[in-house]
Amino acid sequence: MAESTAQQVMDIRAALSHALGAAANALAGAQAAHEAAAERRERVVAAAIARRKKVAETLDARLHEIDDQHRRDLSAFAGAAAGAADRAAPGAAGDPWDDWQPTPLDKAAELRVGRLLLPHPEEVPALVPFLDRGHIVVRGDRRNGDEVVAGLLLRALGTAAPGALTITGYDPEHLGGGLARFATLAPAGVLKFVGPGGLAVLLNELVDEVRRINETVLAGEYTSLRELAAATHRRPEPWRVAVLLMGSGELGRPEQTQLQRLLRTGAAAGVHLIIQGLPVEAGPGIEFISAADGDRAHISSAGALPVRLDGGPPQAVVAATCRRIAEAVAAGPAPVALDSLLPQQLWKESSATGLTAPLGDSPQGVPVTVTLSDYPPHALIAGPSGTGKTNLIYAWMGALAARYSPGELAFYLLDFKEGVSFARFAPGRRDPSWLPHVRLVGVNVNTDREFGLALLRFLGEELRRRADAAKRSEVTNLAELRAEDPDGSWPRIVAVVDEFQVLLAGRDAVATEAVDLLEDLARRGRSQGIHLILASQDVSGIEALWGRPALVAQFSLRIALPRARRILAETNTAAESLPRYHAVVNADSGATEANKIVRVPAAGDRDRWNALQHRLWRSRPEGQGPPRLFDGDVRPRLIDSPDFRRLAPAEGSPAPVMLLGETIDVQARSARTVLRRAPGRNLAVLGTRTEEACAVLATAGLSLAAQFPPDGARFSLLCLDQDARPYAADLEAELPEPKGLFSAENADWLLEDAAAEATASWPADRPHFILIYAADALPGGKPAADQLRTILRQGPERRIHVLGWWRGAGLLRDALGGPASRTDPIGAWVALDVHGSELSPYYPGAGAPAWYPRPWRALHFDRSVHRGTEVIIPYGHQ
Ligand SMILES: Nc1ncnc2c1ncn2[C@@H]1O[C@H](COP(=O)(O)OP(=O)(O)OP(=O)(O)O)[C@@H](O)[C@H]1O
Repeated sequence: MAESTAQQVMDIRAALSHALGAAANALAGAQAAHEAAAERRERVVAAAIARRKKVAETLDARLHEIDDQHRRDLSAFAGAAAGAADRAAPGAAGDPWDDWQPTPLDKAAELRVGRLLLPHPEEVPALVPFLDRGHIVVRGDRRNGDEVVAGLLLRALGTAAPGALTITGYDPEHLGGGLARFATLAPAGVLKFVGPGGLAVLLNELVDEVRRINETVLAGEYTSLRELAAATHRRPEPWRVAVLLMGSGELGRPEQTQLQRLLRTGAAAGVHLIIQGLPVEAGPGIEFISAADGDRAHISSAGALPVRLDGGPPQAVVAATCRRIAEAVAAGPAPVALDSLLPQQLWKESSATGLTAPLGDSPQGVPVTVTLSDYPPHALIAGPSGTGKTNLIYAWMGALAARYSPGELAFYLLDFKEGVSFARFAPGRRDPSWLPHVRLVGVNVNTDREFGLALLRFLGEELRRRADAAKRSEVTNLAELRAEDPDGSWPRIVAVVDEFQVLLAGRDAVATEAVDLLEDLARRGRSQGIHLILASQDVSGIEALWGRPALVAQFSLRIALPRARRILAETNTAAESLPRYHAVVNADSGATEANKIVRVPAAGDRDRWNALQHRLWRSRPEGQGPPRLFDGDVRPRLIDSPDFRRLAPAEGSPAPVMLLGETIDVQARSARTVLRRAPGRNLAVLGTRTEEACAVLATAGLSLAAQFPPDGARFSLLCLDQDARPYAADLEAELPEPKGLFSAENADWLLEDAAAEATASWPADRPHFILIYAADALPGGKPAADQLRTILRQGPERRIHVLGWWRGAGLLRDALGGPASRTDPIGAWVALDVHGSELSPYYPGAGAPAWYPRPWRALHFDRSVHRGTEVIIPYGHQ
């Protein structure tokens, strides 16, 4: 048992030890597993941490990337928006106030009111469309709103040319106070205020304007002024901005209706509203600005983006701009160029039925043409001095001359004003060109009214020539005559007489004859293509005209410049309110319904005119010579006289022709007296003016000498006046032999010889011309006087002619034998400063010639050929 017990104990011990060993093994295994698990866990945790870090880093990097992209996009977007805004609102439309000035633009721009508040530093302006686009409604508090309105108005004014935008203000609450800073514009008519009760009238007026513009300006051709301006590059109507600053209250129903019409249709016609304080429903073309301080303002076109509004414009900038605009408007529009009147191609028109040319543009931008034809045949132009009458004539002439060739149109021009305005059409010292259509230019003729008469007589003769030709061809007017005689030269004639009242002034013979001639020309010229254009500063004072209603009625084309009186019908006051450089053209004798307003281009500018004249001159037909220029201020020269140049020694012994001076005539012509072998063929020059008397004698002597071969005539000069001596000596030097210069000392030789010759019985072998200077100072008492009388009476039949200068009409009478003596030894005379009444003894028939002496003019009469006297101009320096 013991053994077994021990055995048992041993067994148990062995079992226990075995179990212990197994347990220890199990523990060790478990511990190892634990450690492995812990290690694994650590690895997993580390990996997780590393991964999270990586993810966070990746996220960060991506976020950065997105941020950067976002920033870049935003910057590009803001930059583009700012660039677009600059383009949409250039210059005065968008510049900040501290650097602002007016910059008129070619087309309407959007206007800056502030800046958009973007989460980006780039500044993007907040713009609102206005001119040519729509209307603006300003909401919010009045103070901020006023600044917005002022800013908008100044920008709109600054982007338009002066006068191209007008403002009407309605501000019943503050009686215009809201617009007071623009008040300087009011006197120039750029700003108008409407009183508290005037809203309905204002809205009606604006609606009427829109209707008128639609009907007459857009006229179905364009849908808006913007479109018209883009197509034609002209803007015939201003923008009309109405600012309605309402305090409170509602509009009445009719006003509401008109307002809605304007909101719908105004912008196309350039009528735009800025409304403050009036509820307006949203609609197309209406921009709403919610005015508020800081970042709380909005504009409807920017959606929910907040806007920071600019402050109002500085008062100094407003004042300076308004002053500039007012001055520019008061000074009138910039001139239109003459080129606008010229056709594409020169000289393409036929004048067979009339002459049509534009004079300028109407306020609607349409060319206004005028026609001279059978009806209306003649034109009257009136305008006070400086209103552009001469300029209008130039413009008209330029437009005509470019359309009709010199074969179709001829001008005769006469200017009674002091000055040389028409001289530019003739060759001058600096410019050798001339206007090829011009056949005659008369300048400085204000004291030579006879020149006006001469022109009218000339035209009268041309009228007769045309009427005769028409009769021969059995036709009645120019168009038919031209058809019958296609190779003939039948240009339409346009005679322009500026300041024509000078010709008709007074009640003298010149005026009477001029009116008679005018009446005939006006009545019959219409069908023969002779047209008269008479211009005057003031036609109302021309008695001669208004006393002849039949004459005036022929001038059915009337052109009135600003403030012209009486030229239109009595109730037609259109000329009173004309702006500068505009004219009323009326082809129906001034009846109001026929008024057409025209803005006349500047044609006075010499350079512009010359460009046209040179073009026409270079194209002139071969052989088309320069016009005759008559300048009353210039002394003609004998060597320029065609009559003098034609003189030459003749075969046989025809009666010599004595030239005396230039006649006042359409053609350059010399006054002449023929020294036939007949009683009375002597010349007396009468008056005290030494230089002029000597000039007449010199002309007589030189012209006579030109007709004889050497030794063909004898010239004796007897000078009895100290002052005349140099003139006599000069003439003597130029005369051919045989000749002699005598003085008081040897006068008796000459007189004795000549008296003997005059009474001799043998035939005279050659003429003897005795020129006596101051014949009234003849020495030698009665015997000498008798000898002179003998020569005067009997000389001419024996070819001895006295050309004597007496210093008074009475002194000549004494030389002839006293008051009772006959005056017929003096068959021709030239009177200088001698009054008409003193000339009656030498003037056959009743009465005395009408003669009021004037410097360097003389009156010529030759009883053998003249019915009346003629005014002549002594030739100046030979
Ligand atoms: N349409 C125009 N555009 C620009 N300037 C003009 C125009 N018409 C006239 N002028 C200018 O006005 C001034 C006066 O014009 P113009 O000489 O034609 O007037 P007028 O009525 O003939 O005056 P006057 O009888 O005193 O000569 C000139 O300097 C001329 O250049």
